[in-house]
Amino acid sequence: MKYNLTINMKTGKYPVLIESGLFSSIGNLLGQHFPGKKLAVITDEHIWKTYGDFLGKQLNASHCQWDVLILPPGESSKSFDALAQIYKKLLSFQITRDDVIISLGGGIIGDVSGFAAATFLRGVYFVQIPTTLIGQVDSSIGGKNAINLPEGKNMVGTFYQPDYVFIDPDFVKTLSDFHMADGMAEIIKYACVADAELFSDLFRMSSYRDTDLIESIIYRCCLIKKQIIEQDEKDNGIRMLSNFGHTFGHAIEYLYPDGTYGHGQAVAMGMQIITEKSEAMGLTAINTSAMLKEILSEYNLPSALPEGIDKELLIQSALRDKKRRGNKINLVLLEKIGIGYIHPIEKTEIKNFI
Ligand SMILES: O=C(O)C(=O)C[C@@H](O)[C@H](O)[C@H](O)COP(=O)(O)O
Ligand SMILES: [Zn+2]
Repeated sequence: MKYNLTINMKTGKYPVLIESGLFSSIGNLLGQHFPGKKLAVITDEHIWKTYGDFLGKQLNASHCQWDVLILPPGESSKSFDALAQIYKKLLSFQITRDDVIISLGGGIIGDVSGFAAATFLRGVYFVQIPTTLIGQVDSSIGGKNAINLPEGKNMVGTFYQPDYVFIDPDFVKTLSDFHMADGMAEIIKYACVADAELFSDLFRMSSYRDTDLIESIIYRCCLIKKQIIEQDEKDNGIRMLSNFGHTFGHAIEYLYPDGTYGHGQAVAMGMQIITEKSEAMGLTAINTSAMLKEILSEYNLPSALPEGIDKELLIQSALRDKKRRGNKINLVLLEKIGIGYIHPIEKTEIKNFI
């Protein structure tokens, strides 16, 4: 199946192409869309090891000049150091505003490359080729980019929309179960806040390794995200819904920097703990947290906080959430499965939600 979407932002529009096998003609696609431009590819060591030779041939076929920067895998690449390496590479390759940065990788590579594309020369063309499920269903669309600070996740970034998003679901065939679950958490998130039917379908799905099925799920998530971000690019209203589970999720990731929990695993815990509390407070329909817990366990995702976690540190870290405004923090809660809403609280009340 082939799905085409157009994301219509106030600042311009861009296509999202979803098609199994798309990557096998990426050279032609890039050559067609960016004739004569320089292509600066940013990727990580794992991706390059698997796809480097193939991509090199494709880029040669694009008849564009190209170069590549290969970063280490993992969160350490969402840093000032990695950014400095990227700028250095872009300078040595003499990238101008007419040229293109291509992100080939998961959310981490997408985030740091997007930040570089937004800031180098105050903005160059940007293409996302997400290779992970989490990148394909969520982070490659919408223009959020970021690097981490020692004090917290995603603390510095911009909103900078890509010019193209090329999604090839075949990439996910080779993902480990851990990375598959990582992406499933964001799919469950979209189902929880916006699509009860998707939530039921996830229950019925027998294998998320079924390529046709995963393709249509990727499309459905991209469609939900399109509808959200077109109304609220800068995350001041409805877009906050796509941050369900992230207030505590980011905090958990921050407290376990060794990568014990991937982003999705941390978001899964974040969704569950906040829903249990909101249900107990009468802010969420009865039985919602049980349904959520069941689906998380179905996809091998954790739902309880890590044993022995320091709750005081967790709260401090959660208060750095970007949904905080002054002394208020906007929590994302579920009215019921399929309907999320924003619930502002005083920052002192956050302890009641863990
Ligand atoms: O695109 C969005 O909006 C999201 O919130 C998607 C999130 O799943 C994603 O993890 C995002 O990068 C988190 O953003 P942040 O604003 O909490 O840093
Ligand atoms: Zn996320």
